[in-house]
Amino acid sequence: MEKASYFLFAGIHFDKKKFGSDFARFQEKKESDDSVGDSSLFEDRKLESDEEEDEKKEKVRLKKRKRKTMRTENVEGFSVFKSSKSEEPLVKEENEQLENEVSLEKKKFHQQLERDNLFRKGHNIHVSGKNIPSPLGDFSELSSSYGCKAKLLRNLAELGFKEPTPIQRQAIPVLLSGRECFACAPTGSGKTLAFVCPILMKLKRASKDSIRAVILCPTRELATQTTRECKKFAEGCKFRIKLMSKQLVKGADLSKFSCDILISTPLRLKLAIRKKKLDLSRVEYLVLDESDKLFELGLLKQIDAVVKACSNPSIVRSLFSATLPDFVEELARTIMHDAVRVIIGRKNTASENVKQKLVFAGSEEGKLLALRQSFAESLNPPVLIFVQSKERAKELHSELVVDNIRVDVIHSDLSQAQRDEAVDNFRAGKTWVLIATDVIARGMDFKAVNCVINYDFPDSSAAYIHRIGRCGRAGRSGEAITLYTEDDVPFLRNIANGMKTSGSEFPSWALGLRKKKWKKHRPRRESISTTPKEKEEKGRRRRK
Ligand SMILES: Nc1ncnc2c1ncn2[C@@H]1O[C@H](COP(=O)(O)OP(=O)(O)OP(=O)(O)O)[C@@H](O)[C@H]1O
Repeated sequence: MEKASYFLFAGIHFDKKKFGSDFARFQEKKESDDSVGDSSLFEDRKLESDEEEDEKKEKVRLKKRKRKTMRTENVEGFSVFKSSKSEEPLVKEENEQLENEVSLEKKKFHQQLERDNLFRKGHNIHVSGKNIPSPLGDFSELSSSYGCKAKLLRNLAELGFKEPTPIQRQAIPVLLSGRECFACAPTGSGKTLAFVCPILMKLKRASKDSIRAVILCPTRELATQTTRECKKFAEGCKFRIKLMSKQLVKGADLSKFSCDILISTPLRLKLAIRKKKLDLSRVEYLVLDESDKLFELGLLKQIDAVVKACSNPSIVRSLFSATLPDFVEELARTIMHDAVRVIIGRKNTASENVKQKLVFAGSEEGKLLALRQSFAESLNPPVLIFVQSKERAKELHSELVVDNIRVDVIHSDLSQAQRDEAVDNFRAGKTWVLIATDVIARGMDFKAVNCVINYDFPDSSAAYIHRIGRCGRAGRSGEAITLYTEDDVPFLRNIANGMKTSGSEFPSWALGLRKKKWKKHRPRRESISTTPKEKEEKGRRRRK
């Protein structure tokens, strides 16, 4: 953790003298930030309203004092002739009127707070932070309260978005108010629109001056998907929305490159900054999608480079994910100012739309048998199967391809074009079963996936939540089956716990297992291949 925050601040030198006023402001923020994490919304609001109340009382006091002074000043020399009796009731009346106004305002404020809290409760929205904007009742408020262009609203309607999802209800007004935000909401609950919509609204119109917004995604597939979604939301608005592609990075000097929204993986963007002088100093919005993945050790240096390059002091940063571990929250607090925390439902739990099942398969042979049997009984495509490595993905693919199933495979050994083709075919329904490594476990939106099979047990509880979240999206229902062997038993407890909290039937005995710290669980497994030759070859290579 220490190390992580160090990375994110490396190279930043703060001239306290030069930026004295900013520094003072930051210190104030820091003090108030401390209260943010612990206090509930109610307490925060109460504090605010108390402060406001004090302020109002002070105003009344000042007015009274001013009036008194004025009276004494004016009266000099004349006071003896003036009747203080006629003045007093008038002043008293004025004071009472003023106090009434203040208490009415206070009452209205508290009523609005109560309404917001009730509304949030009804939508399972939990917030913390100061002065949090009211959640959206419906999309039309984007235009009545925030001046959203009719075209954007029409695009949402055309996409069939009738009502905002809970994360959209709260995160959109937070970002529209210029506040930084870290948000955790279940898989498939519309986080993409929650961060794209405020950007499109705040940027107002297309510009050719600079790069104005950056969205970082952990994989190429997700970056491509997000670019496509952004373009759909912005249809007809002339915004220049670009994906940082390989060709772009290979190109010449990028110092003059500009667009309204740039979507990229961290590595590509870091290369573009370092080698091609891409200028991010005027970026106004930075989104870290799947933020917990981006903050993993392998990507942290790249994220650090991007965060540093986005040096605009008024930048608004936001973090989104379906899983938000404590270390990411801590890290977020060190880089964000006055951020609002938005959690939908319970943090780090799987989508309630997915019916989860755990199946003991005994051995690797048992797994293949169970899979074949279930496909023979009923195959309800599209089905996604996750395995733990690209080798195992290839092995399982060569087993199923002979079973007369329309099956394809995606892993990091394939070229980008092959990977894109695999995703497109699966989306188009040409492929019924897609075997995958975790390369598409996060963020990918395959709308109609009915079933996710964890052929190999996931390597962490976050991986489990994201994998099974490829089904049960946008309110649809889905099913997730996780096969396990003896090797996986020590890790069952976490999953059973998750099943319990998200309302699925779970093996209660698994809750009694000893707590096990879940570091990347990728046991060495027997080969999937049933072809003796391949199996032997594999065994020989392993022994070497
Ligand atoms: N307000 C809405 N009404 C109906 N459908 C919506 C709405 N918002 C988003 N969707 C749809 O819901 C699906 C899931 O959205 P999205 O991919 O943004 O989810 P997500 O929360 O980012 O999921 P993940 O955590 O897996 O990345 C998409 O198909 C999207 O088009």
